[in-house]
Amino acid sequence: MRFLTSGESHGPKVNAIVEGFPSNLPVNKERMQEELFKRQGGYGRGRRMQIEKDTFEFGSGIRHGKTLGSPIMMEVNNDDFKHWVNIMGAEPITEEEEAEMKRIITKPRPGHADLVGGMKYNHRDLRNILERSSARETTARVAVGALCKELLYALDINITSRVTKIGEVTDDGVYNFDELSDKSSDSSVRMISDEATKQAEETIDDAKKRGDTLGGVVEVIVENPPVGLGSHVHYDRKLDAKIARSIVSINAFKGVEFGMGFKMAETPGSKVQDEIKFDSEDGFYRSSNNLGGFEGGMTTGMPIVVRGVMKPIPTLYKPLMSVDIETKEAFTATIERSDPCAVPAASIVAEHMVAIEVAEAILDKFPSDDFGDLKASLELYNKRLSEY
Ligand SMILES: Cc1cc2nc3c(=O)[nH]c(=O)nc-3n(C[C@H](O)[C@H](O)[C@H](O)COP(=O)(O)O)c2cc1C
Ligand SMILES: C=C(O[C@@H]1CC(C(=O)O)=C[C@@H](OP(=O)(O)O)[C@H]1O)C(=O)O
Repeated sequence: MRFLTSGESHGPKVNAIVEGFPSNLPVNKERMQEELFKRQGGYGRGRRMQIEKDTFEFGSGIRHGKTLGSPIMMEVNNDDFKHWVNIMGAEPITEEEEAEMKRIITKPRPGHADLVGGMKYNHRDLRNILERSSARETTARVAVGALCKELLYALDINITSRVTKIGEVTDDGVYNFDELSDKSSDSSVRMISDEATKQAEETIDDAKKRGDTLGGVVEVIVENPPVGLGSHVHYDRKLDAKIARSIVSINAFKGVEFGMGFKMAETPGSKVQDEIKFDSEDGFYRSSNNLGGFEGGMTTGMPIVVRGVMKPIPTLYKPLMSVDIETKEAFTATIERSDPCAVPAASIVAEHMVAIEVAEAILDKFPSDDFGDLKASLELYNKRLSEY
């Protein structure tokens, strides 16, 4: 399976095309749509999310609620485009018209792709970079992830996510899969503990008042993954490595950890490795899950537990210093309308990126033309493992 996305933030649409997805998988469009709505929510989002509806449509690859095996196209309209038709239209315009639009950006925003992208692609209007580097693109990724979640549901693999930190507020709520799933439609900060939720909302309000922004940590959990997804035999087949790349590919994500994560540095080996046990009913299992579900780049069958850290949103209403690319004079950076904190929304994106990686690993390992063949093959494989 592979996929591509396209679209500018204030252009007409964002799209995704997924290729290599099996035929005969029933897809629940309403359930997929809910995932896109969840990405729009979360405490700390700015005004743009009140403009967008993020309803998606299939353009190809689905017939009567089932996949055909052909490329699946999904598209979402940018409702904000109607306010940007002149600025973002596809028709050529004259230099005078361009100057009149006054939305040309020459003051790059620190922490964004603006300056380096403008230099690399030789644009003097940095909007030509900003539009594609915007996290609006994550709408299309969530559509792909929602499709992948349909495959995971059909194989009884569950995936969810939560926020564990916003600024200095940490959620110590204990991980419980059912509770997490219940909270997943929560429009607040997506933390478990009510006390932490309240504190996180206050800290976001406070940052907003100060014209500042906040980052945080998100956690994704996959329950019941098949044993042996990914492979130890080559660096680019290790599934933990692919998941790490996918998490860091999300706008503003700067680090990843699995299981006990960075605490492993200060913990002796005897308290890190998960001891191996055997039980005649469940077969082999681990007595703990400090390694977050991976050994040798392969799933152990324990839940996959992965966290990603998001930097604070780079556009500040009290902007930082920058340099105008035309005059070379120091100026405060351009302010584009912006979210003070997008960590809760980003946890949904992270969940969907992990869903994509896990689905892709399943499609790599088992026959993937027809969903029925895939399911039968997975059942046979699980039977073999139960006798190992
Ligand atoms: C869901 C989500 C929403 C975001 N919203 C904003 C925003 O409103 N303003 C902003 O400056 N950055 C926002 N970002 C982050 C920027 O897109 C990102 O920092 C920028 O493109 C530069 O990429 P980098 O931080 O990965 O280097 C958002 C990121 C995500 C995942
Ligand atoms: C549009 C989305 O997020 C946007 C991501 C974003 C950025 O710079 O990444 C900047 C903001 O864009 P705008 O200036 O149009 O409000 C966010 O709203 C979205 O998540 O769908």
